Amino acid sequence: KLELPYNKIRDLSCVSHMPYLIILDASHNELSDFFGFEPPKNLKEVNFSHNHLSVMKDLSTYTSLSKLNLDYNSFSEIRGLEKCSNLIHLSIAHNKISHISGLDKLPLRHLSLRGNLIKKIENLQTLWALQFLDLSYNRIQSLSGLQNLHLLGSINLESNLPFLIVSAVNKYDPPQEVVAARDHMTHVVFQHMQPQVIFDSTLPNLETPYPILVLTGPQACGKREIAHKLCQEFSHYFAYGASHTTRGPYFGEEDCFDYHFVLDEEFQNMIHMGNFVQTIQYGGHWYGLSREAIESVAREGLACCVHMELEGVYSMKHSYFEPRYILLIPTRTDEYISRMKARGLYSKRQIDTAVSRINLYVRVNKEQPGFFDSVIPYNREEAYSTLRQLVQEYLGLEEQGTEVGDSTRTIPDHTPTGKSAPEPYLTTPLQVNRHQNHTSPRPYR
Ligand SMILES: Nc1ncnc2c1ncn2[C@@H]1O[C@H](COP(=O)(O)OP(=O)(O)OP(=O)(O)O)[C@@H](O)[C@H]1O
Repeated sequence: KLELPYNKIRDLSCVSHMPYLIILDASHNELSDFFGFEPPKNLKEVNFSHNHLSVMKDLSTYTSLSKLNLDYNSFSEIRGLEKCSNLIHLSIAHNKISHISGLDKLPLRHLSLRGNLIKKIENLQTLWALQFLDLSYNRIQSLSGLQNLHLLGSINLESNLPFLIVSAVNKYDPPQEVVAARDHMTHVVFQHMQPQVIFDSTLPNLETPYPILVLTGPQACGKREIAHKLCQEFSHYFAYGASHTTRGPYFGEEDCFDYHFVLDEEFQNMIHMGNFVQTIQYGGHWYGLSREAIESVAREGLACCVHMELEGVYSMKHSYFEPRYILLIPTRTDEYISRMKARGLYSKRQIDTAVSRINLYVRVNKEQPGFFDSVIPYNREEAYSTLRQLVQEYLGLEEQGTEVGDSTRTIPDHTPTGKSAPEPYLTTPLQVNRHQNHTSPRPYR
């Protein structure tokens, strides 16, 4: 080992007489000749930082070299390293490098190009072993070029251009709108790869989209219970659209009634078969509303009632469905927490997450008026009756004096077996009402 830092050395030819040298520290000197000596056979580590070096030369005879520090010199190009088949640590920070090149297929694990003039991430795809990459203090504007670096665990992009910060956020911590747009795009693409059919929910008139009621709000705020209750009471108008999920059933939950409980593999297959309208990941599990869940309700001539988290709403809003969105929002956090605790299903972390999401819903409602068609403060006694009232008004039941839940009430039979009418929905009160009101404000508001 030879340590010569902080001198005024300009000539290192003496190293030619040290064939067994393994480590050389010649940092903070006045060297301008790059490796100006005969190569010691086993030279592994070299530190030439803080010198006056400007041109890299062929290092093919330095095959043992594993660590090379060239920080604070004047290099403008990386070259001569092609044969350094043991080089795992390379630092060329604070030089004048404008292009990343000359690193093909090196076994580098650590690469620092901090403080150079680099504008583009390029030629890194063959660095299969790369784990740490420092590209801070450059002029990079895009994140493309980082593909295929499967082992990369740490990347520093500090102090590049502001655009990069935006795209980094979009890539690694994307806003909900971006996630939803991506989700929607995925399902549209996979769906288009399937044979195209006319769906039962496709109505002949563009003015009358298929009616869907979406109950949204934070987990366990009561929306599922309310959705079931509504479908039971208004069974002539609504049926429950069960989502698919990869989480296991809780005690008392029924497959196909509460959810379609599936394994992760099946869920992924369904995505690739274009089966979903929207999907989200929540609490480490996948949830998705399948096209078939909607169609099976549509075939009955009924409107579909579903529940979902905010991310699902964002995604649904990209689809061509035009649901009514009702937000159920807990008003008393203490009660909400107690209810979650009483269920005995959730960890403290899950409860904290759910509670923290209340504000998310409140904020969206405040910042985007009209995002939800209606907001119902959730309180166990009153929430259902408020929703019931809204639905009745919407269906025009009060005006018509129709008895809700009266199973003897005559409605057109649109089931596949009941052949009475070729155009489902158009004559159900739900549809008539929407049809009549399509130019006026939505009745839920
Ligand atoms: N297809 C979907 N898209 C988006 N969110 C969904 C979907 N299906 C279910 N969710 C939502 O995912 C969250 C977690 O659902 P899960 O059924 O596991 O929770 P839960 O503890 O039973 O609470 P909840 O009573 O609200 O259903 C709930 O807020 C639920 O509404």
